Amino acid sequence: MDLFKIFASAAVFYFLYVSLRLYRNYMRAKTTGFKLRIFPFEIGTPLFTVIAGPFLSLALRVFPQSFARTYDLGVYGVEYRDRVAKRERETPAYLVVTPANALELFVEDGEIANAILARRREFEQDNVSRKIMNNFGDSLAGSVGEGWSRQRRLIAPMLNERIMETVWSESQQQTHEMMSHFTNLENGTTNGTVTGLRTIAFNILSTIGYGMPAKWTADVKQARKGEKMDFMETLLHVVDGLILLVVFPPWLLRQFWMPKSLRQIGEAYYQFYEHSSDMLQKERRSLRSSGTPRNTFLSSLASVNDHEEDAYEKEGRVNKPAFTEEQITGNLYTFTLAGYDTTANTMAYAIAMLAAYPQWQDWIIEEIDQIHKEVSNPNSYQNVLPRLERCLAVMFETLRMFTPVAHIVRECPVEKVVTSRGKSYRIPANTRCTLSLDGVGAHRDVWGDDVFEFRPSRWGAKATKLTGANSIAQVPKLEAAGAKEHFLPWSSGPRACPGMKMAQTEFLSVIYTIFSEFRAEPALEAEESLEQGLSRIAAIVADSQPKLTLQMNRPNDLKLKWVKR
Ligand code: HEM
Repeated sequence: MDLFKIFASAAVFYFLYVSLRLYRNYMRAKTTGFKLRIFPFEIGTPLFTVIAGPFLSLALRVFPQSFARTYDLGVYGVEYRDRVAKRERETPAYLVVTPANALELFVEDGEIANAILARRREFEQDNVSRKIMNNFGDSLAGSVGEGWSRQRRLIAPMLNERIMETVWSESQQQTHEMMSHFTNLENGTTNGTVTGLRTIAFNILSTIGYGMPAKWTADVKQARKGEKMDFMETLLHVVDGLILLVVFPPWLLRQFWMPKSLRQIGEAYYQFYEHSSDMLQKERRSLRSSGTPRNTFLSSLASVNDHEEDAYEKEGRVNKPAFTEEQITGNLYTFTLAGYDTTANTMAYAIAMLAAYPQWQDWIIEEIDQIHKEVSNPNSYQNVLPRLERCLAVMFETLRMFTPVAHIVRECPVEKVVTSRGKSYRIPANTRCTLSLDGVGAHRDVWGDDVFEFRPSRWGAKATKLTGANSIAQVPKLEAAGAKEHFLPWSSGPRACPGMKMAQTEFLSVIYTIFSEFRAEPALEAEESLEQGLSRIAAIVADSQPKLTLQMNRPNDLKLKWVKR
């Protein structure tokens, strides 16, 4: 048989194989009630993104629209591309039939997303996310089942009201240091605002997590470059190199012939273990001698006992420590991973949008000035934070438009039924459900015709109160009815983000501190008008892309002039 015949037979065989699988999956999907899309390749995988990603813009031009849209859907980061294209959201969800074993359900509808998120046991976190989160050991963010319930019960209280005063005051301190650096630069002009905010977010985690406060520096990475990596430096490298560490074994990354940046990540991986083990031993020694835990995440993890390990209690023995060393390391890592980019980028997007649309600076400055007039101690967490209603509305509007975690994935191993707008839908067994946290915030019928515009006042300011310890801040009243369930940047249900209040406190402290004294303006280029400068900033913000979280592609082009008010 010549080569051509071999190839032709292989192609026919493959075609038949794919057709049969598509047919079988189509039969599974056709009575579900969802809109269907058929696609001849498995989508949404890292492999698809790597192979199909570079041809995306070509595919969007040459393929028929519905095929091109499904292709687009399979390449990582579709949410933000959709937003830039201002595309209509599809309700409630659509099911993609491919030759793969699992069906792919893409949910952009709040009602279905909430229904899935509420049923944690039936829709568990997917395997890939678990692998990423458990890179350094079993952790809250990467566990499922009873293991998750136990970790959640013990860990969520560690991020409650007890730490908020420190988050508030440390964020204020860091912001003062950052602003004094910016305003000492020529004309108060800097392209380092995004990096500066990253330093703040990292340093807050350093204080709250490990009790290691650090001075603000223009670039958190530069400042920590020493001969030998310290703990926080290893942490920075492993958090930034997260995907590489999942794809390549760390021993490979640290080989001498690897590029320096990869070597550093590989090296940091091993040193992170050593440092975290050392720190834990120290913490345990200090706990034994003082008897009282410090107000840090590490100390809480090291000292917490599991009172439900009843065998210990009944036998009158000392309570069993709740976490193994591996679990403590795993949780220290995910605590930083989950709280760093998310909060830093939310602050960066908010400030960029305030600079691009200065009318919203006027709006929050009015609120801030009022607080300064009325509150006797304008630095007090207790007195100031609950009054920052407009500033919180800015945060919510930023999260609605620049949702850091664009989607999360849940697996449905056994057939389930969900409802939306009074209609039932069947989710077949073995379906991967991709819940677009970004998409639910972008429905015209919920948010109105200006859904793609930055308008913080849509969050009716009066209702924006933080309530109770770590409870979901009441979602501010919306002009559009029923919008509460269409705002899920922190997810919802039992697995909703336990760091939400910490992120809000940090964000509000930073914004309040900055705009109490300064305004942000575009640093104009030669012959550029103010209008052009404002549009340039808006364009820099629009040039964004989800990496692990949503990020600006050109953060250093965001040149701002900080002006004393
Ligand atoms: C604006 C900032 C933040 C956003 C938008 C955000 C968003 C999210 C989202 C979407 C999830 C996934 C929930 C799910 O799978 O259903 C999550 C989980 C988590 N977040 Fe956040 N987060 C933020 C800040 C923080 C902070 C500051 C911390 C703590 C330092 C934190 C700690 C966690 C943890 C530990 C989990 C895992 C919870 C679990 O699996 O039970 N987050 N976050």
